[in-house]
Amino acid sequence: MYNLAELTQRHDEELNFLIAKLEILKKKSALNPYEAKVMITELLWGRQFLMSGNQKVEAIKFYEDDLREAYIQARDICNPIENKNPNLPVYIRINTLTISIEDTLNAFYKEGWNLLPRCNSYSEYLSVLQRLGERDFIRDYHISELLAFPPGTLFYNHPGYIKGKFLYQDKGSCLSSFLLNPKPDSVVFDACAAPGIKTNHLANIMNNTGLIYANDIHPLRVKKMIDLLGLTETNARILKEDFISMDYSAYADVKYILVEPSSTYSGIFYAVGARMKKVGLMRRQFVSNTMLRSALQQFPNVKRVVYTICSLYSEEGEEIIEQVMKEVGDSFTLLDIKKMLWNEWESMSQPGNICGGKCLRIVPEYDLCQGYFVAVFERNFDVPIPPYSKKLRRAGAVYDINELEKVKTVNPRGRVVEKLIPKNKAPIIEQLIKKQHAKTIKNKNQKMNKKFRQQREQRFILHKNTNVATSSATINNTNTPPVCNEEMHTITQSQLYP
Ligand SMILES: C[S@@+](CC[C@H](N)C(=O)[O-])C[C@H]1O[C@@H](n2cnc3c(N)ncnc32)[C@H](O)[C@@H]1O
Repeated sequence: MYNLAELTQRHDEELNFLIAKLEILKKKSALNPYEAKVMITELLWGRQFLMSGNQKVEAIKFYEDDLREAYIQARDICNPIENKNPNLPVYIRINTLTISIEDTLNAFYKEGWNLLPRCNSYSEYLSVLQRLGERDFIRDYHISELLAFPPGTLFYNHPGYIKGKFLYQDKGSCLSSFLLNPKPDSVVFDACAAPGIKTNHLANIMNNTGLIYANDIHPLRVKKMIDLLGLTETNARILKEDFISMDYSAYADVKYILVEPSSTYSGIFYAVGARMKKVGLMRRQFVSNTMLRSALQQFPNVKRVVYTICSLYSEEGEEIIEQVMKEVGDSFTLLDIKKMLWNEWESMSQPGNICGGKCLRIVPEYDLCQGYFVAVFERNFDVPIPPYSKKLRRAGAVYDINELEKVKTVNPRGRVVEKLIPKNKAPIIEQLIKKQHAKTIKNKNQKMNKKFRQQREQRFILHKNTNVATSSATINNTNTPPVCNEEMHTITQSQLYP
């Protein structure tokens, strides 16, 4: 508790920035600034997750993705000097739908920036990147529309940024669209697209041809995406669907899918937050797993799927690929990303599991960009895709829907409800649930009785006081001795506690 208070105080400036930027107190009026600050601190710098709870906790959780995204800007603006030293270069990606790469380079040159020459190898590039001078910048080794500037460079007030000529986008984040590499005129589905940074990159790669379904479940974030993409992307169609349970039948023409679920963002927070607790990770793992399986198994004509996540934890990366590959078998192949990057990349997933060194596992200290994980799946059309099977999480384990059976039980309100529980554990769990509900109902009744008794006592005291007051009024008026209303007292007592 002390730690949390101390952390909250330490990050006060960033917290004020985040709360103001996202207008949290304006939109969630039930929150007071102190509660909001403590909860945001727990989410960003503390245990990194909030258990589901009351309305106030849910209000902060509603902003979880936005808070983690805006954190970088908060940190840059509130602690510019502190952040210069150990941090990564600042990357901006040219929005080639609005300006050419040449024109952008010239514009920076005119502003007094010095463009360093291209390097002959990736290792040479990394060493140049580590020693960028104060006015130096360089084009990225792999992604030609990406530029790297010295750590701590701020572009938030730059006219080019304000007009959408370039966007802040780290190299780790750019690699997924770069590797998905949709062909012009193709149909792409960006499953978790808001605020639309990667959708914009995809539209750049496709030169605004074809069609991109830009989907997100979160209404506020969809609004942000409409603002961002409305500027230039004519080939994006915005959707607001739950990617896990939507109707997929209308999207049979989709050839490319990008899946980037919500995450711990530990790839950005690697220097800041503590390791997240396992329980929170497992819940996230289940959601990401379901999304990736939906992408692979619900779109019959999909050719390539990229799964990416801003995380350093294998629970959000390698473990998911391992689980999903077992489900889809040979209908998909994992592509070797090192080869796709011309063998000029070192940080890969560890060999020895299904990922077998084929997926990107970015190490921020080495690769000088944020810690993303990326996997590329390519469809093998000779092998049919195994049908998608719905899974549910029960008591920390994941079960196929066929392994579950419906059991009738009573909820805490006393209503009969049906619950899906694992078949092999049904009799034990059924008993447990019954006992638990019996206990809950008993506790609830006890609480109700106590509350009811208290209310009645209060009414009794009020009643008694009124009588005493009436009696004294009588004394004053008539000068008769005070009447001790013993009779009334006894009657009320006995009525109350028969
Ligand atoms: C890491 S962010 C995506 C960032 C985005 N790809 C970009 O580059 O701008 C994850 C997004 O997934 C969305 N999301 C979470 N669960 C979802 C679901 N079931 N269906 C669709 N979108 C979901 C969240 O609202 C959030 O905007």
